[in-house]
Amino acid sequence: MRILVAFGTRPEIIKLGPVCRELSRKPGVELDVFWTGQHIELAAGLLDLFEINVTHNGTDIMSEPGLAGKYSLMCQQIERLLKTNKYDWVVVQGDTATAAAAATAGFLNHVPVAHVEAGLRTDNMYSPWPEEFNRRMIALATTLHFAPTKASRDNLLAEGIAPEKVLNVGNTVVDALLYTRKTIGPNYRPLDPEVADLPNDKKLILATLHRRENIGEPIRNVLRALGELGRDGDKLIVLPVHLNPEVRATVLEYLGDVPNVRLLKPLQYPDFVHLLSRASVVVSDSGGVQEEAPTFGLPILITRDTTERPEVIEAGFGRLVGSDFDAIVDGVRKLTSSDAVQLLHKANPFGRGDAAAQIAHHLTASGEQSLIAA
Ligand SMILES: CC(=O)N[C@@H]1[C@@H](OP(=O)(O)OP(=O)(O)OC[C@H]2O[C@@H](n3ccc(=O)[nH]c3=O)[C@H](O)[C@@H]2O)O[C@H](CO)[C@@H](O)[C@@H]1O
Repeated sequence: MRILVAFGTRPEIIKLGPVCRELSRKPGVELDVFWTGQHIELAAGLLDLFEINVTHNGTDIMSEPGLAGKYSLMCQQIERLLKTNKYDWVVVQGDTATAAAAATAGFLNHVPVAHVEAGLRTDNMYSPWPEEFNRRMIALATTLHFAPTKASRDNLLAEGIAPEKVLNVGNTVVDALLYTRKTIGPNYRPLDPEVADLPNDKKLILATLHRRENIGEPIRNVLRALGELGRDGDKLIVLPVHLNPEVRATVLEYLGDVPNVRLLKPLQYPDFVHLLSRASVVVSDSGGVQEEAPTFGLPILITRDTTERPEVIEAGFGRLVGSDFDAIVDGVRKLTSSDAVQLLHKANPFGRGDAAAQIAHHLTASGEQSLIAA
């Protein structure tokens, strides 16, 4: 059996890393991996961490200016692979251009598509744009939908997809996190010296901010709130700053000179996992981080007005705070009011960490082949 996995961005590599590991250990599976080369700086170390062997690199994709041009280059390059080799599955994750292009190429070449983290919806085609469009388009091209939660499975069933094609397996981000925590071990020495040198006598508030819709006034309000918390004295605000130049400039303007705030370069994933395991509270607009916080029992203030991951709120880990200064400042102060870190002992809505094993099992189980004809 031959399987092609396609990815582009850092979060895709993190979420497909465990799937690649499981597939490459299955006897009789030949695994090919196509990478667009996106997020090269952010992907550093991830391929090694998950022992992913990229067999096919995309060419000239990132230098193509338009989004439609990028889609078309990716479609062409993936189609070439599909015509050269006989694949049993094309595996994609999430809602990126890479995932949409690979799913389209698979569908048009009659190669069944498996979609990891299927069924997330905001029901607003323009928010997030173009991800909501990509999610829906990928669903149309997909044979086997790996939903991370019951709610995402329900979204797909409501769109008329046959129940036997939608499997709720949990989110592979949990597998990635648990695997990485185990790999780095309790005595981990961070790769980034600035992380290694962080003082450990304060309550650590880990923040990330990068979403397009927050750029401008919303991000300024969030940064003002983080600055206010930095002045409390008992907290250490740690913010790995995204590479987006607009985000960087605004962060430096508001937090460049605030006590107890450490601005770091984007962290390699093991360093980020290390900080998550030390944190008291997370403040973030990231999708992946919303799923990671519950895995470590951490409360998270979500600096967005909406989330396509409502489970994090329903399970009692997360709260939407938008860019509301008071909600962020009061929220963090309340969550850090006691001396010890207050971890939440609730069930993780994103699964147990066996999603990748389940996905590999279903992709290689002969029974699933009957779905392809259906
Ligand atoms: C619209 C939407 O919902 N879009 C999502 C968004 O994904 P996201 O919001 O999860 O993206 P990020 O926040 O960039 O990544 C998070 C991961 O990165 C790790 N991390 C973080 C900081 C750091 O310094 N070092 C790290 O290693 C961290 O542990 C975590 O696992 O974009 C993707 C396509 O780009 C989409 O597919 C995805 O739906």
